[in-house]
Amino acid sequence: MDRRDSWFVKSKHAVVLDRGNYTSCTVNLLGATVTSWRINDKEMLFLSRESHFTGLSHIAGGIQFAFPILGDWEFGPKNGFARKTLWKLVGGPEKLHSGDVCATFSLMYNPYTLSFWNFKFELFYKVTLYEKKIDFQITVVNWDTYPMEFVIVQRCLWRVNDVTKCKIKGLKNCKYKDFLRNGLTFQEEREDVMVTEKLDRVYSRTPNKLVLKNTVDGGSLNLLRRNSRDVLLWNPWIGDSLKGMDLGNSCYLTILVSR
Ligand SMILES: O=P(O)(O)OC[C@H]1O[C@H](O)[C@H](O)[C@@H](O)[C@@H]1O
Repeated sequence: MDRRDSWFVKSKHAVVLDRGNYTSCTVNLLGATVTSWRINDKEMLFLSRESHFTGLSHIAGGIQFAFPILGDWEFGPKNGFARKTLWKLVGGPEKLHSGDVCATFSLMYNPYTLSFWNFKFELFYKVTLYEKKIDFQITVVNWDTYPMEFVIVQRCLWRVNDVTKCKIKGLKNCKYKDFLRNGLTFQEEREDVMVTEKLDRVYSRTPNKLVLKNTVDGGSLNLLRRNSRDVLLWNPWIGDSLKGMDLGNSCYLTILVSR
């Protein structure tokens, strides 16, 4: 465990799900950000060295939410307020008979969120840690009597050794909106999508299973989704990442759960 990780684990807002055998997951109440997921002591997530828990900004890296908006927002913070707000632990961490561990977090509307977005919402986030997998269940409740329009994105910043060796399988023939090309729509022709430049695009109607090859230990990650068809693929690339996210060699694969 390096210095950064231990700092996040010690934070008074950190909730640790420990499955034993050096398999654990740490969720920081700031944004319910998953700052670490370790399988047999191997870290799977990318966390920026620039990331400090000051309570003033979001945690850069890990698994975080963009809610109720993705990207720039004229009424509030970029990518929304959910990652900048303290969530509550409402269940667990609890060890199940199987040895797996789960915990549930929630974020309810409050004066801060209402100052940007006039909706009475509640988010529930159940995290279950298994021996070699992690499961996330996201529920959005609308306590208002009128419809609520929002986007919720679970942004998963995976740690990889060399992003140029990563391959993402499962996107062939999917249409994507490319934010770096005036938001125009294109069709993916490749069997394996590689990350060789700055990327910021949303693929739509993707299959329920994608495979990310060549992650941190050279292995693969199966990314399985339910009720979510869109995927954001984002990588700031070397120039920009040095400014903010400190590493070019990271892959940012984000799951967009659309309303
Ligand atoms: O650096 P952040 O505030 O985390 O935002 C990083 C990125 O978030 C999303 O993925 C957007 O699609 C990008 O346009 C944006 O650059």
